[in-house]
Amino acid sequence: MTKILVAGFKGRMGATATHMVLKNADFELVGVYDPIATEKDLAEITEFAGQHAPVFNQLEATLAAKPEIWIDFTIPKAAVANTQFALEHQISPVVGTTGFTADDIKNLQALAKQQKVGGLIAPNFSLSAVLMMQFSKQAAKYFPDVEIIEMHHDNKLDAPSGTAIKTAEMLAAVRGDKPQGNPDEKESIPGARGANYAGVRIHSVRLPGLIAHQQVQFGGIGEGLTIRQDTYDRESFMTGVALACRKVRATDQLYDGLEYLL
Ligand SMILES: NC(=O)C1=CN([C@@H]2O[C@H](COP(=O)(O)OP(=O)(O)OC[C@H]3O[C@@H](n4cnc5c(N)ncnc54)[C@H](O)[C@@H]3O)[C@@H](O)[C@H]2O)C=CC1
Ligand SMILES: O=C(O)C1=N[C@H](C(=O)O)C[C@H](O)C1
Repeated sequence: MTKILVAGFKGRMGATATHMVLKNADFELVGVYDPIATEKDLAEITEFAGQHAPVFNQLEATLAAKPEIWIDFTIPKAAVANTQFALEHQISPVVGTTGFTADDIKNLQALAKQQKVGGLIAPNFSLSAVLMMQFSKQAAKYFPDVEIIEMHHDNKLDAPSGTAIKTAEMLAAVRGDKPQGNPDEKESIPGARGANYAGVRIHSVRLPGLIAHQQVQFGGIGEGLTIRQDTYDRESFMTGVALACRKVRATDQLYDGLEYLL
């Protein structure tokens, strides 16, 4: 059985991941971690009644659980330090938290190599999102004029979303750094044209009722193409998280994207 600890278990994704680990017979939930936790045992929480696992609210204390895998769905500010901590202690990170910079990822990959520990940082664990990004990359060869509209629930901390940033990186690998729109355009209200990644505009919508959605909109002469992905339930991320937990121990590098393990 693979020994797993879930960091951020009091949050929306962390709680979903905790249920996922409990449901899979080849996984053992050895602990859960969240600085806001006041319980000692997971079973004290109504939605986990009857499911026993130690609860930690201090980072160092989690080592007592001896996890092999560190699932992280926390906050951008904490996830870099958590991932570093996991690697330093030979624990394989499976990280869904977004907000990592390219430098953060590069430094953590170097640490993973040095420690000979495999892991994964993925801004999106849903298969439809991975396909949406790959189809968009393909389309950018023929339609280099493109904008991204990402739409999320209004509790999200980071903008643009990790998925939108990764999509923009993948588009840039094909279309290069190319400005779009009228070279003389002026924003009457600052921000009207959205964020700018290598000339691709990214628009972030935050509304109650949404979970996670993204539209990649291409324009050509007299035609358009829209590639859209919708998340209706956070359960959709769990197939990818479980797959990563089963595969990362067999690697000795820290991958950046679920596609490397599919
Ligand atoms: N990769 C993917 O497929 C997905 C990634 N996400 C990302 O996952 C992250 C979490 O999202 P939600 O669950 O919606 O957020 P949330 O706000 O519901 O949960 C975050 C949890 O992290 C806890 N936390 C704060 N500091 C911590 C620390 N130092 N160590 C451990 N836990 C800590 C908070 O107390 C909270 O319970 C976000 O960055 C989000 O963008 C969300 C959905 C899918
Ligand atoms: O915060 C979320 O909810 C999500 N965050 C990830 C991101 O920033 O791309 C993945 C998904 O979009 C849900």
